[in-house]
Amino acid sequence: MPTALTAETIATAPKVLLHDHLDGGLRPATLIDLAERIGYRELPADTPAALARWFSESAYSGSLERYLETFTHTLAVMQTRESLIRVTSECVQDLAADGVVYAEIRFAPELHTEQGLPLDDVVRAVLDGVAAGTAAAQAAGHRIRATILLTAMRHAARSREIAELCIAFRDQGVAGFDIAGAEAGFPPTRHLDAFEYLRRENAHFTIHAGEGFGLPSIWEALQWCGADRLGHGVRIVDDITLHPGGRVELGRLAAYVRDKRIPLEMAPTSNVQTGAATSIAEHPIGLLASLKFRVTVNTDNRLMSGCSMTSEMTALSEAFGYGWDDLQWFTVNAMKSAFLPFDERLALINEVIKPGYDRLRRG
Ligand SMILES: O=c1[nH]cnc2c1ncn2[C@@H]1O[C@H](CO)[C@@H](O)[C@H]1O
Ligand SMILES: [Zn+2]
Repeated sequence: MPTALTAETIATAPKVLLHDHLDGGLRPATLIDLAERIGYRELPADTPAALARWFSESAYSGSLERYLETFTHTLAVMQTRESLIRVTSECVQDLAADGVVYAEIRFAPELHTEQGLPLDDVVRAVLDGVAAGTAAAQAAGHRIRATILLTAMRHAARSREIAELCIAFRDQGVAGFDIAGAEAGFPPTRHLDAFEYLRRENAHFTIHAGEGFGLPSIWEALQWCGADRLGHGVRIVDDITLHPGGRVELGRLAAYVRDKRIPLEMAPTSNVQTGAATSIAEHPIGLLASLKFRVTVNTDNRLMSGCSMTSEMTALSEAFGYGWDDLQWFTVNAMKSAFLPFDERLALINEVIKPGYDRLRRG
């Protein structure tokens, strides 16, 4: 008999996380501790439980812009080398304890320079935090591989500089590039120079698109900028027509996304909070998975969404009746889409992911 799917058993399944923001995943207790140390007095609550509640309630805003306002508090305490190392190390340990075997953790270096830390020192601190967290996880009996993605903010004008930082650190654990922030009014083509540079350097990048804005943003990200993956991409459903009688018709962009196996980094709870989806049960992930788009499951911001990979997968299995085969499919989709060399992806699929789900299917 296969093992029953519960939050406890899903926690033991190997999981892959491609889209997790470092400044969206702090432990509430760490946020309080770091704020006390630096004398930051603006935190909206002073106990970990109350603070966790404040974040998930405030992030439940129906608007990406308001959702993003909550990051002021986490960024305030992430301005020194020590705090960046601690937050990153705890992030890696928390993911490992949740059964994540491979993670790409993203952050925007330009948001961590308020106290004069140079951009490359920000990156070095986070890489040191990854190493410390991986070692601590290993000591606790969890094997995890983690890389980082550097994000440029789409309203700002530092994307070329951040892209160059990616290339400078590409052999030290930086796997790729991303742009994030408010989407409406800030099309990805504003950063074309950065994307063209990365393409010439044979580098990988993903673009937040189709979350706070619709199809034009997805189209630009793919056809002008050449994104390898889409952050969320939820609004691709606007290009899919469901006809009475069950026939499904893909528009040209949706067909392109499916035919080219463009990975969609979806984060169900975050998408509901920002209004990109109406509920988990009605989340486009159900339709897109049934149509065999290259869908992946992600956390986006564990603090703001009060979630983990386990809770997201548990919610999806409850909403859509997913079993181990489906959770393995999401996980293999993510591993295939990782910005990691092909041989390493294959090894994780064959040596870690498939045996893990086989064990759960056998019971
Ligand atoms: O879902 C999202 N959509 C767009 N931008 C985001 C999302 N989550 C976080 N950030 C933005 O990315 C920055 C670097 O991590 C965060 O500070 C936040 O402004
Ligand atoms: Zn995101």
